[in-house]
Amino acid sequence: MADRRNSILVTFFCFISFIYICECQNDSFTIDYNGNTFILDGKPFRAISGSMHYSRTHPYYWKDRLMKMVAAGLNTVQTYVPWNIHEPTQGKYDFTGLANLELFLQTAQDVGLKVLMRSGPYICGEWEYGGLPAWLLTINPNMVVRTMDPDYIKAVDGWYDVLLPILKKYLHINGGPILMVQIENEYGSYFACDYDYLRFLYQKARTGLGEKAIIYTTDGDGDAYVKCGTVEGCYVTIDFGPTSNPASNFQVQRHFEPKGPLVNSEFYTGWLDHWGNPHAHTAIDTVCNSLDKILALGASVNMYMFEGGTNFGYWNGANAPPYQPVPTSYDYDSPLNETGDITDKYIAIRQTISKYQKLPEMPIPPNTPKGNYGDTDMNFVATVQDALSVLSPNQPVSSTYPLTMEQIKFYYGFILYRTKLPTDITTPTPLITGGVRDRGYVTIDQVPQGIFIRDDTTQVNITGKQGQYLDILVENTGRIGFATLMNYNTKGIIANVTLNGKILTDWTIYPISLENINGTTIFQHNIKSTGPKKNKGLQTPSIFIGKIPIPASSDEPKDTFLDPTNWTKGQALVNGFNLGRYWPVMGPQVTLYVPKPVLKEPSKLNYLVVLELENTTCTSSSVCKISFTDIPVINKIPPGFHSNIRNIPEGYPYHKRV
Ligand SMILES: CCCC/N=C1\SC[C@@H]2[C@H](O)[C@H](O)[C@@H](O)CN12
Repeated sequence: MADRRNSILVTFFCFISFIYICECQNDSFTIDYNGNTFILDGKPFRAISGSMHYSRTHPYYWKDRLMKMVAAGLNTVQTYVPWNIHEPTQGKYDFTGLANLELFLQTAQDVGLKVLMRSGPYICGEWEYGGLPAWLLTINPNMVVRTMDPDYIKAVDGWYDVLLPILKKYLHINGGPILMVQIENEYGSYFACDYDYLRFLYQKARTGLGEKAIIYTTDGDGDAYVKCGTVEGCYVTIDFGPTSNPASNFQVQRHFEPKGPLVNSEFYTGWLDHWGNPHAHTAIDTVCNSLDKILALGASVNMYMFEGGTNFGYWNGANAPPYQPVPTSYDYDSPLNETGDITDKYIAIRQTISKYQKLPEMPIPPNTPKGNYGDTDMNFVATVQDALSVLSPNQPVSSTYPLTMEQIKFYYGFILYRTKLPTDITTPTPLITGGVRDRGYVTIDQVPQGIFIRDDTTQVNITGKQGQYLDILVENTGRIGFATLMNYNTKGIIANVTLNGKILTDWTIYPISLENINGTTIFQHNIKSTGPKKNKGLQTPSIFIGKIPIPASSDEPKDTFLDPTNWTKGQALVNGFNLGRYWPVMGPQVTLYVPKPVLKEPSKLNYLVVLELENTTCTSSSVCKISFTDIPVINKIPPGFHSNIRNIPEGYPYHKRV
C-alpha cells in the first residue's frame, strides 16, 4: 500500500516538476554563452530578421509588409523608435497614426514575428535629426547631444520614463514579441565616447525593463567603434554589409563577446540616397552570397532594410559635410520596395533563407494594385505671401534680427522672413547671409530675385524700391542625423542678413503650415492673389490645388504615384496628408508614393495641394497639370551624373532589381 502511495507521489512530483520547467522555459529569452546561441522558450534560436520602420509605412499596410517578411522566411522584425515623432513638443506625446508603436508591436506579434527594438534615444536611420526632437535646440542651442550634457540627459530621462514602460509590457519575457532592446546607435562612431552617457542609458533601461531583459548595442565592425560603443551589461552586436567577409567581420564581435551568438544587426541589402546622387543599388548576387555565408556561420542577422518605406512630411534626415538631405523615398534598394512590393531581390533572399530555414507554407502576399489616374488640373490658389492668412493664421513674430526656427518654437518645413527695403536699390546689389538653413527663396514684392543655398549660395543680387517687401521663404530640408555636425542643427535664418554691407533689421517672421490649405479653407478665406511673378527663371513660391480624378469604381482608390514632372521643387499633400518633398529636376526620385489609405472613395473629393517653390509651366491664368501614375520613378540619373544605374523595369509579379 505504502509503495503504491509513494509511486503516486513520485509521479505527481515529476509531473509538477515538468510543468514547472515548461513554465520557466515559456516566455524566456536568454543567451547561452556556451552554446553560442540565443535560447527562446528553452530552444536554440537564431534571428533571421529584417528592418522595417513603422514611422515610414502607413499603418494600414503594416500587416501587409510584416506578412511578406514572414513569407520570406524571417522570424523577426527590427525597428527604430524615433523620439521626435513621439514627443513633437516637450512633454506632449503622440502614439497615433505613423507613431502607433503599440499597434505595430501587436501586429508583429499577430503575424508571429519577434521584435528587435532599437529604443534610441538616437537612431540615425537617415531620419530627421537622427530621431532627436528639434525642441532640444530651444533648451540650449549649444547642447552637445549624445553625451551627459545635463539638458540633454534631463530630456532623455523624461522620454525614457514614458517609453520604457511600454517596451517592458511587450517584452517576450512578459508575453510580448520584443526579444531584446538596443540602446543608442553606433555610439562608437560618434566623437564623444562618453561612457557615463552609455552607463546612464544602460542603468535607465535596466531599471525600466527589469533584470531579465537583454539590452544590447550595435556598432560598426571595427574594434575602435565597439570600444566606444558599448558598456558593461550590454550584449555587443555589430553591423556590416555584403562586400566584406562575414567570418572576419565577426572576429570584431568576438573581441568583445568571446562567447555568445554572432549577430549582424545591420546587413545592408542596399543603401541610402541623397538628392542629386544616383539611386543606390546593391547587386542581388552580392547580397545573397554574403547572406549565405552569414547563415552558414549560424549567426543571427538583420537585413537593413527589408522594407525601407517613405520619409513622409518633413521626416527625412541629412548627412554632412557637405550638407546632403535625404529624399522622400527611403526605398533603400531593399527586398520589399518603397511601396512594399515584392522584388527579385526578395525572391532571391527568400531562396537563400530556404537553405537554412523551412519556409512557411503560405503564399507570398501579392503586390498591391496601383492606380493610373492620369492628369490632375492644378489651379493656382495664391502666392505664399498672399495666402499668409491661411498658411500662418497666428500673429507673426517680430524681431530686430532674424530668429531661428527653434527660437520661435516652429521646427519643420517652411518659414517666411519679411522686412522692408530701407532704400531704393537701382542696380543689382548683394544681399548676403552666411546662415540660411537650408534654402532661402528671395523675392522683392513677390518678384523672384534668387535662392540662398546652404554650403553653396550665400549671395543674391537684388534691386527694388524703398519700402518694398523683402521676403525670404526658408525651407528646412532636414536636420543632420550623423556625426559631429549633429550639434550644428538649428534651422531658418541663423545669421544676420546684410544689404550692401549693412545689417537688415526689423523682421517679421511667419511659420508656414501647408496643412491649413484644403478644398474649403481657400474659399472660406476668399484668398485674393495677383498671381505668381516670374523673373530670372523663377516664379513666386505658390500654392496650387487640384481634384484627383479617381474613377468611380468599386475597387478604387488604389496606391498611386504623383508624377511632378514639369514642376521643379516643392511639397505635396493629399487630403491634408503630407506626402513629402518633390524635386524631379534634381532626382534620383521623381514620383511621390501616395498610399491608398490617404485617398477617399471616388464619390468624395480627393484634393492635391502643392507648394511649388521655383517654377512651373503654369501661371495664374493657365491651368497646369500633375499626373498620377501606376509606375514609380526613383532612379532618375541626376544632373552631372552618367551613372550606369539601370532603370527598374516593371514586370509582374514583382519589380526587377537587376
Ligand atoms: C559610413 C557612415 C556609417 C553611418 N551608419 C549608417 S549609414 C546607413 C545606416 C543607417 O543610418 C543606420 O541607422 C545606422 O545604424 C548605420 N548606418
